[in-house]
Amino acid sequence: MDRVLELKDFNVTYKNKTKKVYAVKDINLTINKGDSLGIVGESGSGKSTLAMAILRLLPERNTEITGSSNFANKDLVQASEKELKEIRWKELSVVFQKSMNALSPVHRIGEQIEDIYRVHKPNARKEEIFDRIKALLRLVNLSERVFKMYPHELSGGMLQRVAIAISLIHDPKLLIMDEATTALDVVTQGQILEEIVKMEQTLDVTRIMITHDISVVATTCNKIAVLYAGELMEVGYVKDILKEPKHPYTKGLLSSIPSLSGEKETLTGIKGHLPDLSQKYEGCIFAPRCEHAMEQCGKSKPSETQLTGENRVWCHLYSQSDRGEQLDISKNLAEVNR
Ligand SMILES: Nc1ncnc2c1ncn2[C@@H]1O[C@H](COP(=O)(O)OP(=O)(O)OP(=O)(O)O)[C@@H](O)[C@H]1O
Repeated sequence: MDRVLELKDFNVTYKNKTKKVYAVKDINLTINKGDSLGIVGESGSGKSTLAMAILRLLPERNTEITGSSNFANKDLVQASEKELKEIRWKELSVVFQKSMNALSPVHRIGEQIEDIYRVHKPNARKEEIFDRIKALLRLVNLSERVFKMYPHELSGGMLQRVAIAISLIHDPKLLIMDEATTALDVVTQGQILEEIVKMEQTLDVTRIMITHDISVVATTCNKIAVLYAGELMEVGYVKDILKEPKHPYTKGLLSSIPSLSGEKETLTGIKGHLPDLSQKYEGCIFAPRCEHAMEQCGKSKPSETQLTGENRVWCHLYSQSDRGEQLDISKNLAEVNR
């Protein structure tokens, strides 16, 4: 399987005057060609930090990134600014929630897209650029007329489509969407998501989708990574994890959203708050909020447990004790599935 991105022991720490914030910790994650990976977790769990750190868009002055992030035969953590410039847009591109605001209000949409095209292809002919832009606008379901329009003449949904079209201009290998459709109304969001999925079938794009909305992951992703307080809790196929989540945190997240089938059920949610990320913790980071926490959960970090296929979970309920004691896993599982 072709690996597009491989994160190894990836950590991101914010360093302020008075303290450090350990926002992303020990992430080991592989994204294969053609994957669409949804990264979910409650607010403050480190989703955007992870995306920004992969893209190396965090200010170096007050952030520290360790580990490696291999993309296109390069470790992005070590890459120079020049190397990063060559990769951004062309091989690795991003759409943020507010990407549409980056468009200049005084230039026509077409001129702006043309300028971005020329960053990597300075000698491109006018017709080549026009053909490319037309194809991209079609892809995100916008009329060619948009080419001649100014940003203020378009709705928010149309502008965000332009931002998505721009992100695809050089056929990137990897597209990161950070809450890219969150601010749009439900109908527009649904349309854009549908177009993205269709577009991926046409182009060879691998996608990371950062969202707090699990229904977006359910409809547009094949894999899911559940992040809590900067740490991975569970990773695997959407079809398995949404049907049968393993980690108590994933179960809690899923029970916080209404059922799509419309059946009545009590929304339980997860009691408590995210921990203070300026502290380091010995045990499982989720233990203080976990209904199933056992003695060792407060003492040691769970190591990765490989479940079926590519599904993995970080939870003592599924692992053997780090001290070598064999836990009675079947008892634990019966308890967590109760
Ligand atoms: N510049 C910064 N300095 C210090 N701490 C920061 C900084 N930016 C973010 N954080 C902290 O890092 C943690 C992760 O934040 P991040 O924005 O990545 O979470 P998120 O999951 O994307 O949240 P949301 O869904 O609300 O966007 C939070 O505890 C946040 O307070």
